[in-house]
Formats: sequence, C-alpha cells, structure tokens
Amino acid sequence: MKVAWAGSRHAVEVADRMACLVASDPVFRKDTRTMLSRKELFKDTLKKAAHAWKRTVELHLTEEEANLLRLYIDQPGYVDLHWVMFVPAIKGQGTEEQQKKWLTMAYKFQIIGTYAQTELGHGSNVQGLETTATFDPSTDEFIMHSPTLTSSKWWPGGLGKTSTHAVVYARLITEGKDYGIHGFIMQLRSLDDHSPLPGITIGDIGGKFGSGAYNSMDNGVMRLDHVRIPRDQMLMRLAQVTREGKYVHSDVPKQLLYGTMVYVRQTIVADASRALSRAVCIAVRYGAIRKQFGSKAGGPETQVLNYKTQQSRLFPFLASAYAFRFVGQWLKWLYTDVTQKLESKDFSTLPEAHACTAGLKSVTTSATADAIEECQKLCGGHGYLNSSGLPELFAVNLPACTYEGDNVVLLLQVARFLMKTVSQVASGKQPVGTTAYMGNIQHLMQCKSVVNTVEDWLNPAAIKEVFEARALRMAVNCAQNISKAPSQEEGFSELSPDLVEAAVAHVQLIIVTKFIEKLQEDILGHGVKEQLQKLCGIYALHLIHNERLGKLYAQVRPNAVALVDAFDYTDHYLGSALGRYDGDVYSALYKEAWKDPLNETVVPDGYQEHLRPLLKQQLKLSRL
Ligand SMILES: CCCCCCCC/C=C\CCCCCCCCCCCCC/C=C/C(=O)SCCNC(=O)CCNC(=O)[C@H](O)C(C)(C)COP(=O)(O)OP(=O)(O)OC[C@H]1O[C@@H](n2cnc3c(N)ncnc32)[C@H](O)[C@@H]1OP(=O)(O)O
Ligand SMILES: Cc1cc2nc3c(=O)[nH]c(=O)nc-3n(C[C@H](O)[C@H](O)[C@H](O)COP(=O)(O)OP(=O)(O)OC[C@H]3O[C@@H](n4cnc5c(N)ncnc54)[C@H](O)[C@@H]3O)c2cc1C
Repeated sequence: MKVAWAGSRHAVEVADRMACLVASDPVFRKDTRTMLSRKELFKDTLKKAAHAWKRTVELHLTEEEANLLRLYIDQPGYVDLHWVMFVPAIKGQGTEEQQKKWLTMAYKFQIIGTYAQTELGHGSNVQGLETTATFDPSTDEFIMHSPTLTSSKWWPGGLGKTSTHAVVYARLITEGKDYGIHGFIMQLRSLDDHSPLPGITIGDIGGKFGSGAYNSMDNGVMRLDHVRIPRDQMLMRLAQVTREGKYVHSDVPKQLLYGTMVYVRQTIVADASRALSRAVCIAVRYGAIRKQFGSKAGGPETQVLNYKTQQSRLFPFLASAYAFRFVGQWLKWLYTDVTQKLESKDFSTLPEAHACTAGLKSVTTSATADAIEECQKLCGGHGYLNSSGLPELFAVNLPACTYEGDNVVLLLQVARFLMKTVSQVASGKQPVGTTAYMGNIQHLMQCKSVVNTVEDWLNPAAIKEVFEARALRMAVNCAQNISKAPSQEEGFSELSPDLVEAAVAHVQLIIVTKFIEKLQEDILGHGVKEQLQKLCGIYALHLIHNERLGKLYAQVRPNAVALVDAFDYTDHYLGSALGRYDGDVYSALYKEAWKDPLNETVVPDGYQEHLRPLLKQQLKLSRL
C-alpha cells in the first residue's frame, strides 16, 4: 500500500530518506513551535531555511529530494514563494534572455523572490488591480506606482521581511493607453544591507489565524512611490513594449499571464491530500488506542474506532485521502502534458487545464479543511490540544481555500467552462478529455441507476454512470435556466449557487473516475487492490448517500491502522502526541504538557501583581 500511495518503490525510498534526514536533525525540531513568539518563529524559519539550503548544496540533492526536504520540514516560509511562484512566473512569462539573467541568480539564492499580485482592495478580481507601470520613453523606464491605499500590495508571502525581488503585477500604461495587467520584475531591497530601495515602503501584514502555523511566513504589504525600473524588467513573453513605447502582442494567448496560478493550483491538490492524510492518520491511530465504555456485562472497554458512528464520520476521510492522492498524481501528469503542448504552440488544452486545476484545488482544499476540523472532534478533548498536531494542521491548511483563488470564485470558473461545453455539445461539437462524457447526452439524461446493493457500488461502470448522469443533468439544468434569463450575464449571476453545485458534481466525477482508472492499473501486493476498491466505493457512495455504507466500513475497519501507516509518516512529520506510531499516547501527552512556558515556574508570573492582591482582598472582605 505504501507503494500505491507514493506512486513507486523509488518514491517510497526517497521520501523515507528525506523524512529521516529531517527528523534526525535538531535544527528541524518543531515540537515547541506553537509556544514561540511571532519574532522567534520567524527567526526559526530563517534558520531552518538557511540550514535546509546548506544541506541541499552539501548533499547535492536533486529537485525531487529538495522538495521532499522542504515538505518534511513542514514550516511555511519565503522559500515556498521563491520556488513555487517567483521562479515559475519568470519561466512562464519571461523571454529566454530574461530567464537566463534572473533564473541564474534565483537558482543560486543570490536573490530571493516573491509573487506580488494581490492588493489591499482586490485579490480575486485580477483585472481590477490598481498598481500602475507607466512607460517613460525619455528614460526607457517604467514608473511603478501605488496610486491609492487600496493599491498597496497585500499578502505576498516573503514580501514582508525577506524577499529581495518580486514579480509585481501592475497595469501597463504606454502612449497614454491602459493595456491591463502585466508582470514586472522589481528589486525591492538592497543586496548589501537588505534595506528597502528608495520609494518602496514595505512591511509585514500582521499575525494570522492560530499559533505557530502560517505565522512563520512574512506575508507583506508594499507601497510604491514612482519607483523606476528598466524597460527590460517587464516580463515580455506575452507582450512587449518597444523602445519607442509601442505595445506589441505575442502570438501566445493572454491567459498565460495566469499560468503560474495554474501551476500552483495543481501542486495544492497534492498538498491537500497530504494534509488530509495526516489528520486521518492521527484520528485513526488514536481511535485504536482510545477506549471508552465497556459492554453492560462488564467486558473490556471499547476502542472508539469500533463505534459505527466514529467509522461513518472517519472512513469517508480515509477514502478521500486516497482519492485526492490519486487525482493529484493524475493532475500532475495533465499539467506536464499541457506544458509540453504549450511549448509546441498547441494551446487547445489550456481551458481544460484551467478548469481541472481550479476545480480540483477548490474541492480538495475545502473538503480537507472541513475534515481536519472534524478529526479534531473525532479525537475528543485531546484533539483540541496543540500537542495533537491538529490545530496547527487546520490553521496551516485553512487558507488554501482562499489563496491561489477563492474556492467559490474558482468553481464559478469551472461552471463557465461547463456552460460553454454544454452549448458546444448542443451545436454538435464532440467534447473531449474530462468532459467527453457530455457527448453521451441522450443516454445520460434519461438512464436509470442499476445500483441496488453495496456490491453494485463496487462495479466501476455503475459508479461512473451515476456520477456522469448527475454532473451532466445539473449542468444542462443550469444551461437551460440561464437561457431563460434576460441576458447570459444576469442568468449566470442569478444561478451562481446552482452553478457552483454543478461544478462540484463535475469535479467529483473526475475524482471518482481517476480512482477507478487507478484500480485498472497493475497494483502489486496481497489484498492491496481489494482494499482500494473498498475505499473507492466508500468515496463514491458517501457523496451520494450514506445508507448502505456500514457493510463497507466493517470491511475496512480491520485494516484501518495499516491503511494510515501506508502514508509512511515519521512521528516528527506527523507532529502529534495522539498519532504516534507506537501508540504511547498518554505518556506523550503528559510529557508535552510540561514543555509549555506556563509550566516553567510553579507559581505563575502575575501572581504577585494580580492574583495575590485579589485573593487577599477577598480574604479581608470575608473576615469583615
Ligand atoms: C523552510 C524550509 C526550507 C527548505 C529549502 C529547501 C529547498 C526548497 C526546494 C523546493 C521548495 C518547494 C516548496 C514547496 C512548498 C509548497 C507550498 C505551497 C505553496 C502555496 C503558496 C501559496 C501562496 C499564495 C499565493 C497566491 O494566492 S497568489 C494570488 C492568487 N490569486 C488568484 O488566484 C486570483 C484569482 N483570480 C483569477 O484567477 C482571475 O481573476 C479570474 C477569477 C480567473 C477571473 O479572470 P478574468 O480575466 O477577470 O475574467 P474571466 O473573463 O473570467 O477570464 C477570462 C478568460 O481567461 C480564462 N482563464 C482564467 N484564468 C485562467 C487560467 N489560470 N488559465 C487559463 N485560462 C484562464 C477564463 O476561462 C476566460 O476564458 P474564456 O474567455 O475563454 O471563457
Ligand atoms: C495565507 C495567504 C497567502 C497568500 N499569499 C499570496 C501571495 O503570495 N501572493 C499574492 O499575490 N496573493 C496572496 N494571497 C492572496 C490571495 O490570493 C487572495 O486572498 C485570494 O485570491 C482571494 O482574494 P480576496 O482576498 O480578494 O477575496 P475576495 O474576492 O474579497 O473574497 C471575499 C468573498 O467574496 C466572494 N466573492 C468574490 N468574488 C466573487 C464572485 N465573482 N462571485 C461570488 N462570490 C465572490 C468570495 O467567495 C469570498 O467569500 C494570499 C492569501 C492568503 C490568505
């Protein structure tokens, strides 16, 4: 099962090696992270990042190994934005010459970059951004400016205190005309003493949800006061401004401006499956240790994992963790395929790639955030302690529902794509890829489900048909209702709640389909495929209705702990007293409690100042 989860034997081996490297290095300790002040936490992140880079260079780590190293260090920091957004933005939007110049420095960490798109006033509506980049032909420069308070850049990770450079998104103005949003490379801080360059006001936007968690990241605010940059720092793969100030389009679609977001959304699906699997691993292992109540006849107490209610709340998450993992692996393939096509100037699959990345990012991160919260409840009171690992896991993953596109905004993008596809089907065009099922419209609009028993749900063809019929009927229903509205725009707006549901149904169909396709591959190991078939059945059935699931849960229960052990997480990475591999939960909880700074003294700070006078006063009063 470890191989099925990781993707290959090689993947298991590399992941094990990197996880052990991190777990055995004292610099990467994280058990007291939630007790650090914001300043201490930030400094700790700088230390970990520098040490990680040192180890990366010393050990000549490959890209795959370095990525895993970062993953197991498990602490958001400026390096994420540098590697996952700054570098890909230059790769995707810069010319070859620009890539050579900037990436050479970025790859060696001679500069640290971030992705500065969102502003105080606008995040979702990228076309509404206000920062300006006005071309001055007299000096061959752009003047970068924040004309209003709301145009202040707001949120970029690493911007607050660390980044030396950024790809800044701004409205390009030349020859008096506004050409909309474009990307520009800007140096923000001195490479000598790290002070902000003239005209740049920059800082951190303040503490965020939860202790520890995303507070390790210096999300930043930045205002620009007529800062000049050379013309060649506009990213010029999509469009150029000539020396004379003429605006020239390239032959690539302008949507490639959003390409970095497509890339990151795809990686976020993998992050979601990992976060969900961690929460499930903690709740399942703990559920096998925790006992409450016994039989009336005075028998032994029951492991809480044996309660049917616990199983019906927890096992759909276990199944979802596997489902998201497999669809994430497929999405990575799809992204690579689209990128190769783009390189040979085939842009035909871009809309589908956008819909798949946006939709899957949205559905998997929302489900994951909800599931982590539920896993806290599934662990009872102990789940609410920081030492359970769950509060921080929740706080770190919750913003994934918002960053890289608010989940509802992204689902509306999927819905827009679906409405276009329905209208193309109506005009006789055969849909392809993840919407190919829509071509089977006659049958899917009328067919009746053949599913009657739990066993029927293990029949892949029956499952697929149900999900296809559901997704198509919801999409067609929306399209018909939109066509009755006075205008397409009004209809879309009026029906947006239904459109979001139709988009979710389509995305769930993709997840179910990719799970089924995974089961058609050669899967080695005794009983592995059978367990995955049950999990696939649970994933599909829990989305439709819960009635017949009990039988499947009973079949998964004996292997539940093994199914979470297959995630192959070290105790260091899991970071949970409840989810420990050895099950020694109670001594771990007890030991963790004594680490709290409140326990440094027996009598707390503040006793002399506030508690003692209060108690003495009450004593005096009672004697009167
Ligand atoms: C400490 C450890 C150290 C270790 C060191 C070791 C070394 C390290 C090595 C490796 C490190 C690796 C680290 C890994 C860590 C991983 C961590 C994960 C990181 C995550 C970090 C996240 C940080 C967050 C960043 C951000 O949030 S950036 C900002 C994101 N913003 C958004 O997403 C905005 C959302 N809005 C939009 O996308 C758009 O505005 C819109 C909603 C799509 C609307 O667009 P608009 O043009 O206004 O309108 P439309 O008319 O709807 O669209 C026009 C047209 O375009 C199509 N479209 C839209 N989007 C796209 C797209 N993306 N691609 C293609 N096409 C698109 C749309 O469909 C329309 O098409 P049609 O006209 O044909 O319909
Ligand atoms: C932790 C974190 C890290 C981030 N890192 C970065 C970064 O590195 N770089 C960067 O540039 N940005 C970053 N961001 C910003 C992020 O990309 C935006 O917050 C995100 O795109 C959402 O935009 P918004 O904040 O403007 O939300 P809003 O759009 O203001 O959303 C508010 C509400 O309005 C709803 N809404 C908005 N538009 C519509 C619509 N058309 N139809 C229906 N409902 C709608 C949303 O669903 C939501 O409920 C980060 C954000 C966070 C939380």
